[in-house]
Amino acid sequence: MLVHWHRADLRATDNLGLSKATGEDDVLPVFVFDDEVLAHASPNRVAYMLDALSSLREWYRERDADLCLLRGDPSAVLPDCCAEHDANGVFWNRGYSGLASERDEAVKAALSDEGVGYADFHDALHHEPGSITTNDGDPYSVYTYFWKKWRDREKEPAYDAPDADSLVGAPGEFDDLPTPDDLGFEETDANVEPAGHDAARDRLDRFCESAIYEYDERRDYPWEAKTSKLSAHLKWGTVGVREVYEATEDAMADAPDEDARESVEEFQAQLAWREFYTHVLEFNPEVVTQNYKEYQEGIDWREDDDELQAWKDGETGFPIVDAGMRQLREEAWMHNRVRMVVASFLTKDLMLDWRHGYDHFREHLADHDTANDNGGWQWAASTGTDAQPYFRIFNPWSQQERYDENAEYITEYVPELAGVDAETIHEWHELGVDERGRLAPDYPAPICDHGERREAALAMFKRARGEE
Ligand SMILES: Cc1cc2nc3c(=O)[nH]c(=O)nc-3n(C[C@H](O)[C@H](O)[C@H](O)COP(=O)(O)OP(=O)(O)OC[C@H]3O[C@@H](n4cnc5c(N)ncnc54)[C@H](O)[C@@H]3O)c2cc1C
Repeated sequence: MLVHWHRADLRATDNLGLSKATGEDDVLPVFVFDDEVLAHASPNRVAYMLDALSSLREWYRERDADLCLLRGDPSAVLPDCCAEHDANGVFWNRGYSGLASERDEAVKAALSDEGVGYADFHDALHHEPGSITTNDGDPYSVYTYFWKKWRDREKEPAYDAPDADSLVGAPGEFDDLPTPDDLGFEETDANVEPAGHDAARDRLDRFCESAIYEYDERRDYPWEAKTSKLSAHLKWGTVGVREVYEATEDAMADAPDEDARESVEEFQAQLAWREFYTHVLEFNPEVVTQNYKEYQEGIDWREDDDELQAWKDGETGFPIVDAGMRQLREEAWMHNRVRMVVASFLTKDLMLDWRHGYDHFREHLADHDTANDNGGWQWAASTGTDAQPYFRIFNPWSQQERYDENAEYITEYVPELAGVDAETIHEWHELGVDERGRLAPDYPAPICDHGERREAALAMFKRARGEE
């Protein structure tokens, strides 16, 4: 018998490691609550993970098997599990963070010591880090070139879910799933999206029916919600990348015209961003805490706890920023356009270090992924690969007018402004104190002046570049 060790691949369909294992022998699926990994988690992500585990376990139980749930250091509990169930090998899919690699090495050594075999597979991306390089064999630091090679490279087809008769089961330490409290976490207050493969497949199918054909044109408008919302599914592996890509290729084949085909390709290009940032992290693990792009004199970020707190609480008086930050707290997710706006606001208007923003996102996003989150933050802060140039600073007022013209997104998350017309919301910074107080007494005045801060941010970056 073999063990398949589920990690960030909480699904049975299109799972390479699981398919390889069931192709060789009977398989006991296992998940390990690893305290060292949990130390980096948050209530929202634990809630999402438990929901995904519940769905996966149900899938196995419907097939007279079971997901064996264990707790502890995988390099200790996996060899014990193999001894108990007479398994002679452990299969898993690779992770690409530093923590995952260190843990995998320890597990391999422990299994070898006990004479248990192992095999790990490349499953989470279409193209493994290091497989797409410049013609000189170096990793890409510019996305466009990476994307062209990624797009043209052949993709593997999706793997079917294994047959029930190749699966066995044991409940392990948990007949019932542990609660967040059992794992040392509070219950989340956020309305976290349903996890699990059925939920992912449902989202994917609905997205590929029509929204994918308008993706290129509509994906930037947060009030429309025209993006796929697959990010947490891709992060936790409740859907496989091959399965997603195949659905987009089917949509491509059914596309009514050239515009629709271009739109499908634009969506595929976002899937490639995810892989690009994973490649960047793999070859530059230091970016988790350091700027990718060095500035000669270093960036002299401001320190301001009150402004940082106002940003976290969605109380800055900049409606689009506050709407985004409140969406994050309420739903453990935020629309991409608004992520860019709030990240630019933190780093260029408040001039606070991107690491404060990254930490806050890591705490709240159900889809938090080290590579993507870091890539997004360093892009906004003008410190990353292929980043926003330092002199291109989003104006939050024109961003909200352009992408939320009727203030529908803003008023959904900032109810204090519900009775105020959109035009006035877009001029909030130009109104007098009395008028703001009359229109929305509980909503704050802007905490800073965008024009002044823009000049100050440009000066901060010029000093960092040694130009002033
Ligand atoms: C400051 C900042 C932080 C971010 N943090 C994360 C994060 O922790 N986890 C995360 O998955 N994405 C992150 N992103 C990227 C992007 O905002 C989300 O992937 C997207 O909003 C998720 O919604 P969706 O699934 O509807 O996206 P869609 O537009 O439907 O895109 C499909 C998929 O492509 C991938 N993708 C899309 N855009 C990007 C991108 N810019 N970079 C990398 N992958 C992308 C995601 O897996 C996404 O699910 C961040 C962006 C910024 C600006």
